[in-house]
Amino acid sequence: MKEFKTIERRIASLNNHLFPKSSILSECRQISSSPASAEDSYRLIHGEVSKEPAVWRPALDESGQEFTDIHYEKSVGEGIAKITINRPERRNAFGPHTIKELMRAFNDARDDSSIGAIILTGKGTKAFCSGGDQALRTSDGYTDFESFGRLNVLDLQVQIRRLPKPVIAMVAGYAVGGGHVLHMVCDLTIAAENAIFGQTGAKVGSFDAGYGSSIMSRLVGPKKAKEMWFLSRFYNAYEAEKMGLVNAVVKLENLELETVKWCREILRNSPTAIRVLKSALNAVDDGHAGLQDLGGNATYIFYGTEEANEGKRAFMERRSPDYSKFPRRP
Ligand SMILES: CC(C)(COP(=O)(O)OP(=O)(O)OC[C@H]1O[C@@H](n2cnc3c(N)ncnc32)[C@H](O)[C@@H]1OP(=O)(O)O)[C@@H](O)C(=O)NCCC(=O)NCCSC(=O)CCC(=O)c1ccccc1C(=O)O
Repeated sequence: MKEFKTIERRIASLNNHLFPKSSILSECRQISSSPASAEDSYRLIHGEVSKEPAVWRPALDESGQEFTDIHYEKSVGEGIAKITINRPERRNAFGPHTIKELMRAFNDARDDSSIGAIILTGKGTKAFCSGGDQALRTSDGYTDFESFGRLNVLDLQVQIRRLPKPVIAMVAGYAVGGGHVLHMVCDLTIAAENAIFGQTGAKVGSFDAGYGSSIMSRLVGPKKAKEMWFLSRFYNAYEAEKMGLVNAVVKLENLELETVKWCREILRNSPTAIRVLKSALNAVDDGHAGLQDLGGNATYIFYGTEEANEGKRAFMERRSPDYSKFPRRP
């Protein structure tokens, strides 16, 4: 039976090679964004991930209360969290309170070991996020419920960057200003065809000289990054894709389905491999902090070994550790 399956697979593969099903493949790309053949052995064994919509249930804050500036949801029966900026009347601009809520939700998603992928998005189809709420801007940052200003979006950027799970920006409409920076710090971006990207800082008297500059320069190259910041132009989804700002562009009506599908593909892969890869892919750019994160992952994995455990046990048993049985590998 197994041999028959192998022969069948080989014939299918040969057939594919001789008569490429270009139209089927391009259709497949539309739905799955997967550039590889739909009939490789991995797919034959594991099949496609479900294309059914996710079922969401509301998730509350740590004291059981609902958030106000955001919606926080988790998918039923699978490990996806969805965090939605809920200020559509302001094109999902954020204030300090919005950022505080986002950070609490991201913290929860990080700590929940059933969650393996996190979607960040904006309510409605007009905007992912339009950056800092200019009505709340003061001489020392952004002020809403406190008497002093904050630039706490910078803490959120660091949190997303260091979070050991993939964060996927799901962008419909405008991702501009600080909202554009937010999608850039996410690990992946899936854009709807109506998405519009750009920096507005030079127009409104603001700039992000941190991740907003350095990550952008990495993504699109220094010339294009300077163009984006100096001219404050807007770019459509396909231009953004061409520039390397986004991973895929899909029809607006398929945006969530496609994003969930990417999450599902991630979720069936090794969480530790993904955790270390995220850290590794950021390490060089993040300097000492990147190295510390990657190093922390090595320690985290090492703690699970017999060798590390021997050190701890010896200490607890007040004896010298015996490392002689552990190989000094080439
Ligand atoms: C996003 C637009 C292009 C959308 O245009 P349009 O569809 O025509 O809608 P509007 O009629 O303009 O807007 C509808 C409604 O929303 C209000 N609104 C939109 N954006 C904001 C905003 N950012 N702040 C406050 N309010 C906003 C708008 O006033 C309307 O309200 P009404 O009451 O109905 O009139 C367009 O709206 C637009 O260009 N928006 C502004 C984009 C922008 O310049 N954003 C700020 C950039 S600066 C920034 O984000 C700093 C962030 C930050 O904290 C930071 C600090 C330090 C370092 C780094 C950062 C960082 O960048 O992260």
